[in-house]
Amino acid sequence: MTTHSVLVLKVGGALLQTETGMANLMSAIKDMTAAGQKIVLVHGGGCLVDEQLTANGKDIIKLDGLRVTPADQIGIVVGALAGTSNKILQAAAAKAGVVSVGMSLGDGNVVKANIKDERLGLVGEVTPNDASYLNFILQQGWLPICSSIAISDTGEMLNVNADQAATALAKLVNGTLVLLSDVSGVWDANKQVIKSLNKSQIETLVADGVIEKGMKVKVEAALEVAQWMGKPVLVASWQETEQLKTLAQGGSIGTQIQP
Ligand SMILES: Nc1ncnc2c1ncn2[C@@H]1O[C@H](COP(=O)(O)OP(=O)(O)O)[C@@H](O)[C@H]1O
Ligand SMILES: CC(=O)N[C@@H](CCC(=O)OP(=O)(O)O)C(=O)O
Repeated sequence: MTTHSVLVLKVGGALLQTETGMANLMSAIKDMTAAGQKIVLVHGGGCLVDEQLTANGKDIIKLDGLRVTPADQIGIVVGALAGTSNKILQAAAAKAGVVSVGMSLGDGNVVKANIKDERLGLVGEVTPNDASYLNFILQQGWLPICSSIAISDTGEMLNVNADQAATALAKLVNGTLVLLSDVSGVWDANKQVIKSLNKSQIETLVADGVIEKGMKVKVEAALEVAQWMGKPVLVASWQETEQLKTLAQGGSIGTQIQP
């Protein structure tokens, strides 16, 4: 039995460095799909980008959890995300017997993309646009695997934070968003997972520096979708894939970000 129309799962880059993690995730996806659950997989790959930038002698600069992406880095970023990361996941899907379509935010007009902030260089912010392409893939029973590379109307390739990419796609298909990271949820100051968080609690934890860096971006993306949809968004771990099936049946895992 499934209770969510479309599940939008976002996985962080650390997953791509564990064969077992990917195999478990794809096996869970296969079972959920067989039970009628439609799934959109959105991925990051920040660690692969770091590796490629370093190998090419480039600096790694982040501002508030977002990568500053100058023109001389965008080619490397696109290669690592829309290329290597996307194909690593498609390979894991194939191995598990899941038919996938590798895509990016630049495909089928799914989103509108613009430069987010001049200080960040070629970093995009995206808004949902046209669901036809995604819906077509889902209707075939295929798994869309989407990287966070977008293309602007003026033809620039843009690097989008993958949590924000997942946010736009979740809004687009009116889906249930789950942000899967390498931690089992949002921690308090003692590194204990917090079961539920609302806007004012998040603001306090961010102000106190308890939620920072990539988790700050993630929690803020989750809150935006929770408020937009009027329902909670989950931040959980891909290391506990068994729990994913609980989720498809309406259960809760990790931290619930409340609208
Ligand atoms: N309060 C917090 N709770 C959990 N993780 C946190 C917190 N504050 C910062 N982090 C860091 O955020 C990381 C998750 O964000 P990020 O690395 O961007 O994940 P991903 O690559 O999976 O999107 C954790 O591994 C942790 O180091
Ligand atoms: C603008 C920006 O920060 N883009 C991210 C995109 C990848 C990402 O978000 O990867 P994770 O989910 O693995 O962190 C980056 O370049 O690292």
